[in-house]
Amino acid sequence: MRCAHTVEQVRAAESQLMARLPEGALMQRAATGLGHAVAELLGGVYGRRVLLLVGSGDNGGDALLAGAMLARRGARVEAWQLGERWHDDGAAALRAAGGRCVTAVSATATPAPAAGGYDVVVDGVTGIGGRPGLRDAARAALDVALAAGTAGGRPLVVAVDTPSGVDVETGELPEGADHVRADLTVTFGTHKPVHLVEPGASACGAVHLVDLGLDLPPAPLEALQPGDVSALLPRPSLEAHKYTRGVVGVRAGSTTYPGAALLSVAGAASGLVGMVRYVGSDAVARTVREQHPEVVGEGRVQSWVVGSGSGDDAAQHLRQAGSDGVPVVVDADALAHLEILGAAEQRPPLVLTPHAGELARLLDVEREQVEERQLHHAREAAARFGATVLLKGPHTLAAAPDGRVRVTTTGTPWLATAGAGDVLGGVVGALLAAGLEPLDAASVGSWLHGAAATLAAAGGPIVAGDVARALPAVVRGLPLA
Ligand SMILES: NC(=O)C1=CN([C@@H]2O[C@H](COP(=O)(O)OP(=O)(O)OC[C@H]3O[C@@H](n4cnc5c(N)ncnc54)[C@H](OP(=O)(O)O)[C@@H]3O)[C@@H](O)[C@H]2O)[C@@H](O)CC1
Ligand SMILES: Nc1ncnc2c1ncn2[C@@H]1O[C@H](COP(=O)(O)OP(=O)(O)O)[C@@H](O)[C@H]1O
Ligand SMILES: [K+]
Repeated sequence: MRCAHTVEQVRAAESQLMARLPEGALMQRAATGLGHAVAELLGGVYGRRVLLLVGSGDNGGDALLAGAMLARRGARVEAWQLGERWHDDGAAALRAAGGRCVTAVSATATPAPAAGGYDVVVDGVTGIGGRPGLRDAARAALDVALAAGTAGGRPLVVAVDTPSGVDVETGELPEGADHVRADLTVTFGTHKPVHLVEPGASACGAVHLVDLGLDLPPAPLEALQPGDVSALLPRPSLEAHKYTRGVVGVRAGSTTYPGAALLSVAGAASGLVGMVRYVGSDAVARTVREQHPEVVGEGRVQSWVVGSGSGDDAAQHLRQAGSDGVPVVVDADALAHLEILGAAEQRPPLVLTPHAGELARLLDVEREQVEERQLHHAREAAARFGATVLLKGPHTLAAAPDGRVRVTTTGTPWLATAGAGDVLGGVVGALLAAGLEPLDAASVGSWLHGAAATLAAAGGPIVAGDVARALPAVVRGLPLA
């Protein structure tokens, strides 16, 4: 499991460990990891040109000590002091290693870049102690630095712990203010939410974790890894028969949108359960059975998938599915009719699968607000509706009503294609029917769906049906549990 902890949790774990280690040992561990990561990114050290942007806190200290290490190995390292103070031991180490320190850099006194420019700019302005946004001195220095690549282009940017200016706890970007965009972020001890949650995650670039040996509590935010998915995935036992594996019912599609029925069924019928039932108009049901001969009609189910392309029938289908008492995936058109299910305590377990626009309507806010504050809105909806909420997008979030959140790191932008969400609803419904609890079903389903999209796309375009067809291969390729 990849875990992201809060700043408070990180600070508590760090101070516990620091009490047992010699002074400065933890920062040296962080700086050594950072130095190695920069060296690897540059494909060598000797003769490379490195600019450190250094703020007033320990984040700057990490940058200075890593810079000293690179300078000792032959890099040409320069550090710009952006705050009123900086980490004195770090600056002394850099000077002793032959690095150049430029003090008192301000918005009106930004140094001229070194002749020949820089291969890499290391952002040590702020880490977990930073407030969102960049101050003028940092913004001006960054502008100058980004225009000073060695080959006339932009230098690479490595963020220390977090890209400065982003909101570390939420992954939100500062409103109307600047922040660093990194090619690589080297973080320490554990991930922070910004490394996983969009839009901040995109500002981190690739993320490299340096282990510090921290003793950490359970994380409020997690990202499943292949081994986790494999361990959670329901697999048929030797004694299994189709009913013990679970039956999922699909109430999706309509005569206007028959394709949604086909795609929801395709997701549900990718082999994760013993049986799929389809309930809809005769004409659509016939089309479904032509393409999926294994699908049967109405009967007992262990979960329902409702709403994709249901149009005007969505409310009626949701009422009928909800009256069964089994978990329900509520997608698309059905999301507008949640009140039909009665008070929260009377409802069956629900997984709501909105994209940002649908969640905005549910919460009566603008789509942009959801996109800017994804973690906040997913958590708020989960608490308000007493349901697991799968907020779909580039880094889909699965939020449980108890506050736990999982983020999906599989997938590809090629997945942004009509009907992909219908397939996802079917997959999540199948996992619910197979016995997973809602947060596991939502997060495992989303992980498999993203991985199937990446496999099917192989760097090129796909349609929604390709995702469903690639699912069995993804399951087959999981590491053994
Ligand atoms: N603790 C540990 O054991 C370890 C910690 N480690 C490292 O320490 C980092 C945390 O260090 P930290 O606590 O010193 O905070 P940090 O992020 O450097 O910022 C501090 C100061 O910046 C300023 N500032 C604030 N906002 C700003 C803005 N928008 N723009 C510009 N400046 C701004 C503000 O100071 P002010 O100027 O307001 O006085 C604030 O006090 C952590 O991320 C990791 O890299 C590793 O070495 C591993 C061991
Ligand atoms: N930029 C993106 N990168 C990766 N995945 C994306 C991106 N945009 C959308 N997706 C994924 O594509 C799917 C789209 O679903 P949805 O919005 O419901 O579309 P539809 O209603 O057409 O099926 C979701 O699984 C979502 O997470
Ligand atoms: K930083």
